[in-house]
Amino acid sequence: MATIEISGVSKVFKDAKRKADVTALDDINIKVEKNQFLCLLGPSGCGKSTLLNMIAGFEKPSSGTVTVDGQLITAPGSERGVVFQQANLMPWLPVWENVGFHLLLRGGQKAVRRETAQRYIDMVGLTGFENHYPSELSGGMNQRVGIARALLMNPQVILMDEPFGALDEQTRMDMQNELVRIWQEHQGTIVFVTHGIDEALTLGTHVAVMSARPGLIREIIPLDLPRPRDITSPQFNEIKRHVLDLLRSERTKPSLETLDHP
Ligand SMILES: Nc1ncnc2c1ncn2[C@@H]1O[C@H](COP(=O)(O)OP(=O)(O)OP(=O)(O)O)[C@@H](O)[C@H]1O
Repeated sequence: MATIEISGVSKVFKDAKRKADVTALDDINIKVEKNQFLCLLGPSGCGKSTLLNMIAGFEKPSSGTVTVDGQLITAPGSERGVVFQQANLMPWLPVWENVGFHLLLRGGQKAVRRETAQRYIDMVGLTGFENHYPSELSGGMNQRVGIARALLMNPQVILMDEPFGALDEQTRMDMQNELVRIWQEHQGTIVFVTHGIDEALTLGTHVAVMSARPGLIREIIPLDLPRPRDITSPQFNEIKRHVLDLLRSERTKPSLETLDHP
């Protein structure tokens, strides 16, 4: 059974102010198997976040279904960890309390929370920063805290919405390597939203290339490239060219507005 199964999912937002409906996603079908790393790649507004939010249970499909391990998703759940572009940390709590926050919500004792949090702090390479506060860390370090917090729940699925989008190029590359290392060591199923082609091809076992208005899956490409990925290799560039072609043909497609009003 696929870990995540998205079947015939469409999403229409009612825009009451403009008295118009926005079809954000149209008939999306994706199966993500256990331990796969799927990148959702597409231009701004193609519905990547909407799709991720439906797997997370923050949004409901207008039609179709999303299941995780056969269970219909209707609400958020602890078996799905979510990492956003901003780490959304609690500034008044030190790193270890932020990482172990879910344990606090469950009534976990301080010593247990501290010890468990430390394991995940070490895992994301923040050993020594346990007692720092978010304002004392860089953006990349805060993002590591967010990742550690999501991993601590030991979720079956990790959902990441442009988690490295706000980082500088060098930090982003470091974080990509770190994420691949954690995923390789600990396994797990990841769905990762990005609009960076290199990022998608560096990270994923698969990339789903999306198009906009309405959001469709153009193609799901398996990435059979050795790791660590070499972004200058001929194989990498061959796939990149294909992805660019898919995205370009989307851009040059005449829009409905153009057809209606030549
Ligand atoms: N709550 C909402 N109400 C109305 N329209 C919405 C809502 N959320 C998203 N949309 C619309 O749905 C479409 C898809 O949005 P979404 O944020 O999923 O795209 P995206 O691919 O993640 O974009 P980006 O890369 O810019 O974050 C857009 O046209 C957006 O305006």
